[in-house]
Amino acid sequence: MAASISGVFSESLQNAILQCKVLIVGAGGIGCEILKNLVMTGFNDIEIIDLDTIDVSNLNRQFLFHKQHVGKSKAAVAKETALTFNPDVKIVHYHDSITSSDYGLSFFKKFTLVMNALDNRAARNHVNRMCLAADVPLIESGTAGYEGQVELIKKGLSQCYECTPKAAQKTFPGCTIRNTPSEPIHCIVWAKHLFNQLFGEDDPDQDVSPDTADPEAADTAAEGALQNESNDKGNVDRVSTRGWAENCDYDAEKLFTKLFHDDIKYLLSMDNLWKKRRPPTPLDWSYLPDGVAGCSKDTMESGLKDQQQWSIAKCGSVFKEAVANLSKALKTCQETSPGDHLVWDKDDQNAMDFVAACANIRAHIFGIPQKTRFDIKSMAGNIIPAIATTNAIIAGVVVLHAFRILEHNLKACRSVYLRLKMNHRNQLLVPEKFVNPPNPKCYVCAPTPQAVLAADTTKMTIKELDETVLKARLNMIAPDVMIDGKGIVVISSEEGETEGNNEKTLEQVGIRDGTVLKVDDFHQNYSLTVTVLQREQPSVKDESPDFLIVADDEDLKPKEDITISEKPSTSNGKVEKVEDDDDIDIVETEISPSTSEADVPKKRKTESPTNNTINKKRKVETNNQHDDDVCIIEDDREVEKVALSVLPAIEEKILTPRKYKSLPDDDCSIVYDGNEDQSTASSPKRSKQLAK
Ligand SMILES: Nc1ncnc2c1ncn2[C@@H]1O[C@H](COP(=O)(O)OP(=O)(O)OP(=O)(O)O)[C@@H](O)[C@H]1O
Ligand SMILES: [Zn+2]
Repeated sequence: MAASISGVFSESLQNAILQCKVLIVGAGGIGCEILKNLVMTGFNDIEIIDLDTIDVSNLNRQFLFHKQHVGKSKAAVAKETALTFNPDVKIVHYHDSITSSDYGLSFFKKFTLVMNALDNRAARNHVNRMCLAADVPLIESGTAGYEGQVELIKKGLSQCYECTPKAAQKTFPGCTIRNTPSEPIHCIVWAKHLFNQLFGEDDPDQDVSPDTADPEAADTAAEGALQNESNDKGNVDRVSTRGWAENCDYDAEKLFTKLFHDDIKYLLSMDNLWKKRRPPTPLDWSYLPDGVAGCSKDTMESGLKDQQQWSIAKCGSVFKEAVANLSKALKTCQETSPGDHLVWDKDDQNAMDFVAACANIRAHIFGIPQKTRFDIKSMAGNIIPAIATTNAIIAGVVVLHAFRILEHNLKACRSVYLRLKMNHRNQLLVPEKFVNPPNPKCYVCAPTPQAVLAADTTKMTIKELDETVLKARLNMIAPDVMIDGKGIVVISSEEGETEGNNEKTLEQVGIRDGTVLKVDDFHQNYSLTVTVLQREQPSVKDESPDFLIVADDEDLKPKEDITISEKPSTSNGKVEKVEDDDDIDIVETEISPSTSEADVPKKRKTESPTNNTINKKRKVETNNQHDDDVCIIEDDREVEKVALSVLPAIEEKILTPRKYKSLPDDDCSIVYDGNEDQSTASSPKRSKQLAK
């Protein structure tokens, strides 16, 4: 096959293609296309890894897979089909997660280059860190609908995947979900929480009952009556929703009456909430309306079944049937393993019916437009359609980047964005002006990565530090934490060593204001110095985050107005600096490649790590953490925040004057130290330090 590219590629590129060894991470939409491209252009030493098996829904675009392959390993079948195009290629496949400790530094060092074709942030973060540690070029790619992007990640030369903060998960205040929904999505989130309360994993942060701690409801007339029943978290301490449902044997009418009548009446008694809002209308199970506001019977029943508008009466019958089926399924699964629960899945008919019916009933109660089951599925499942053509275009650009890398022309590997519409230069594929230099304050690829944690050391427990800060916020997999200067290990990634600390507060183990922590994740060959700052925990009624990750205490003070250019939305959490943009220019900073080489012995773990989910206290997540192919920053302020942290080199004189407003509090945010000298980018290698 390589012969067929003679005359197209230079001889040196042909040789480089023949000699290189490539890793493809992910054999989904983009991965299949990349594999086909590589095999067809003469690459003959390829490894591919994917943890998943083939699903029917993959077949429309993952063309290496066919009906008979459903249920089989994606990596194995991708290899098998690709070999039919060119049987001489050496392809090794792994049916496994790339985050497994089996794929350590020496595994990554084998490759000339790595290509990511993933669909989630956790895996991308991990491969990013591994490729930085192994100093192997990584081509990162992603698509979302008609949009896509490709970027090179090369240590010392370009930004890494974590150089810029990613768009925050869209969250809604708990009281909006529980008390005052105003959009369909609020009702959908509430319905998904209700599913978990009744059939799924019980999560106190997903309470669906009226929130009496809602600051807006304060001084309400009915307060006395309500507060007698409520605890300090605003949850009404009656029987739990699950317990109540079990007691009434999941009787649909009783459940409906509690959720859509009694609880609504309860909400109505919180007068303050309805002074400026339309009050909700409790529903009576025996008199459910059989029309939909603004819809004739014909419109309700036209179109595909999934796209029909349900009346509230129909929602009631769907609710009844779904509750019966789900409670039966729950009983069955608990018979085999007591304490087990159901997991919400958009593709499970009963689970989806339940959420669609409940969301629409609640929407009706609050005067919010109803949605079809189809729309609710797409919102609840956070579905962005995957488009085969987008994947194919992006995979093509990935392989073009690979050619540039093999030609040692890395500076030509500028990030490329595939756009929905042509720009004024008739470009659909828009390249950046140059390879984005690394952010010298990046907490991952800076020579000595540093961060400051502002938290209440008297309240935050070691377990929270481990799970919420280090794993969920800083994307570590198996961190070890040592108090610098004292040599005390407070968190060990080895089982059985520091579990006794879990429930202790930071203060109780000797972490106070000013304490410096040395954090190492040997699994990722990653070290970080974290300085702790005491910050009082916000009160329950305060919406601000429990902790912040910042660079220094200056960052905790309110920001002054800063002039910043107005920029369009971005991909992958970055400010887009594209060629067609004439009102902004970037001053390229020459950053010498770091000499750092992570050569510390790796501590091996026996089990694949799992991803931990952030335990948000007051906010409710709507986005699926896993869908993270292209991050579009929708909020202008978020763009400004990114711009502030990543564009230190923008010359002030060329910026369009604009006021910089103070940012809303995120649950946690990374702010880089504005005082840190950029020259640190070329300072000596970051030191790896054993935490014990
Ligand atoms: N940690 C991981 N290790 C290896 N492969 C992974 C890992 N995480 C995700 N993947 C794989 O990356 C691929 C991404 O492909 P794609 O975005 O097309 O998703 P998909 O799961 O095939 O499609 P959809 O999400 O639409 O059903 C998937 O095949 C997925 O299994
Ligand atoms: Zn970085």
